[in-house]
Amino acid sequence: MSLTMDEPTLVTTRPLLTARDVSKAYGPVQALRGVSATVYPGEVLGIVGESGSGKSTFLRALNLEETPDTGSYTLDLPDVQGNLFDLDRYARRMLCATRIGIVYQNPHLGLLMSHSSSGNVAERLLVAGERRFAVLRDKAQRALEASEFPTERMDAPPAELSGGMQQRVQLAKAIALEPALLLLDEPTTGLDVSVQALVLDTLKRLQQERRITMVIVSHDLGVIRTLSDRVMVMRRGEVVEQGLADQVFQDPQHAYTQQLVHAKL
Ligand SMILES: Nc1ncnc2c1ncn2[C@@H]1O[C@H](COP(=O)(O)OP(=O)(O)OP(=O)(O)O)[C@@H](O)[C@H]1O
Repeated sequence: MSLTMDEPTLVTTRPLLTARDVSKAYGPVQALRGVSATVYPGEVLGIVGESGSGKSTFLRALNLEETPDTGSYTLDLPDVQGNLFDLDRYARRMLCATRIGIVYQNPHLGLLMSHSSSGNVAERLLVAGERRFAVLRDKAQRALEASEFPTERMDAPPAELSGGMQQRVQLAKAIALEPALLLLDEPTTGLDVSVQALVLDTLKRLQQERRITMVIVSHDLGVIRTLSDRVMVMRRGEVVEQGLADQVFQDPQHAYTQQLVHAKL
C-alpha cells in the first residue's frame, strides 16, 4: 500500500519550543495571563492581536529579554536544559547570541545605526567567538545575500539605508549563525506596501529553503496569513484561539477572531 498526499501524517518530532503558563504584570497592567505555546521544528507560529494584547511582551520573553512573573520556557536543543527563564544573565546572552535570532519593528533596537551593515552582521559572529577577519566578512556577506540585501551597499551604515534595507540587515544579523529559532516582531510594519511585500517574499523564501522555526508577531492578519502554519490569537494578555492558519482564518471560532477576520475582509 502506498501513502497518498492526503493521508494524515503522525507528528513524531518533539516541539522545539514549549512555553507554559507565562504571566507578566507591569504594575497594575497584566500584560500576559497564562500564555502557553508550542512550536515544532520548521514551523511558523503567527501571533496576532490588537495593540496592547501582549504579543510583543510574549516575544520579548521568548528572546529572554523579559523575565515573566510565572511560567516556563524550554527549547529542545543539545546542551540547552531546564526552564530558560531561570538562566542567569550571561547564559541568557550566550543562548540568544548563538541560538535565537530576532528582528524588531524598530531597527534602532536591533542595529548600530552608524556602523557598517556588514559590521552589524559581523558583530553577531564576534559575540559567538569568531575572530578571523576574512571569515567574518565572508559570513556576513553570505547572510546579507540570503536576506537579499544588495551587497554592494554592505559597507553603508543602516542610518543611510531605507527602512526595507534596514530590515534586511536585521534579518541578515539574525540568521548569520543559523539560529534554531527566529523571532520576528512586526518585521514589516511601517514599511511601504510594496516594500513590505518584498520583505515578506524574502522571509517566505528563507523559511522554505532553510525550514527555520519562526515565531512572528503582527497586528496585520495579511502578514500572519502569508507566513504562518499555525496561528495564536491574543487579546488582553490571553490566548483566545489557536489552530492551523487556514482553519483559524476560514472558520474563526472566537467572537474576537471573527471580528478581526471580518474587519480585514
Ligand atoms: N515595559 C513596559 N512597562 C509598562 N507597561 C508595559 C511595558 N511593556 C508593555 N507594557 C504594557 O503591557 C501591555 C501589553 O503590551 P505589548 O507591547 O506586549 O502589546 P502588543 O500586543 O505587542 O501591542 P503593540 O503592538 O502596541 O506593541 C500593554 O498594556 C502595554 O502598555
